[in-house]
Amino acid sequence: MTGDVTQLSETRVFGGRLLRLRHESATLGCAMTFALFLPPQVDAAAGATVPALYWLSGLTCTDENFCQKAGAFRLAAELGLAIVAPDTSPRGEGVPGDPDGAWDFGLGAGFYVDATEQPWAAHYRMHDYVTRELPALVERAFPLNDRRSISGHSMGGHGALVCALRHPGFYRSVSAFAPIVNPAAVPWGEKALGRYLGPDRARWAEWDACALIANATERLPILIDQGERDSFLETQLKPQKLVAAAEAVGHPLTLRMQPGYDHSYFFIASFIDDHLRHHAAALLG
Ligand SMILES: N[C@@H](CCC(=O)N[C@@H](CSC=O)C(=O)NCC(=O)O)C(=O)O
Repeated sequence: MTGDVTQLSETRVFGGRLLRLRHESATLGCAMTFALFLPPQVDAAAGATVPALYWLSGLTCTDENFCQKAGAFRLAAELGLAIVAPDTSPRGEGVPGDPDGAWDFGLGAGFYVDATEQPWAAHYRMHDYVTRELPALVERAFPLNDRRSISGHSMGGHGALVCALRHPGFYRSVSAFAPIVNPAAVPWGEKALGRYLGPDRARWAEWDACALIANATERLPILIDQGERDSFLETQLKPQKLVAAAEAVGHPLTLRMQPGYDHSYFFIASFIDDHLRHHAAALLG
């Protein structure tokens, strides 16, 4: 127990420690589990603190998918980066899910927005959770400093882009794997935003990277990797739309199309080191 956080497990990995933690989230109105990787540097010297990369996972994930499949901890340990990996939605008794039990909405599919419509608004406030409550909690209870970066995959890639674009100065760097860049105009996003935010599409733009980038007050460079054999590429992801929106306003963006790669964590594991180095350059430089 650390303050208001309960430790579920601790696992040594590459000289660091992977903690699984649980707390009562006031923002989400339910108990939330998240993962925190602490690199060996925090135990090497009294009072040492490290910066953190926030990782936002995609549809159907929990805090565990990234930890078990991304292969990020060897280099994070070497670089001295903490990693914070939250769940992808509120959960538990009283938290409504998709009425039809679908996997692309509701439980495991919070889309990192703050819902305004009932019955979702009481719990589905994942944006507020990952940008305010969770950083405040981990920076208070663990040896993390206030240097933060953010990345994510698919729905979580959308979340990472939106968090960075909506909070200038809060993150030192941003990246994404196969992000949903224009949720207001693709089926996954239309379903989620229509339910969480209601039918007024003008309000969806506040949660859409292609729209937000036009008026961004901070031109934080964006790194995106995208598999060319991703089965969701043409229907849900469409990264070229963000490239066009970025070019229109001179926002620095690097899109790397990766031949042969799909949407899976094998793809993420193949390029996670590049993203860790991208973030380390901003966090440790
Ligand atoms: N269950 C679905 C596939 C769902 C899926 O592909 N989820 C991805 C994220 S997709 C966008 O947000 C994911 O990360 N899955 C977890 C994993 O460990 O791979 C189906 O049956 O098609």
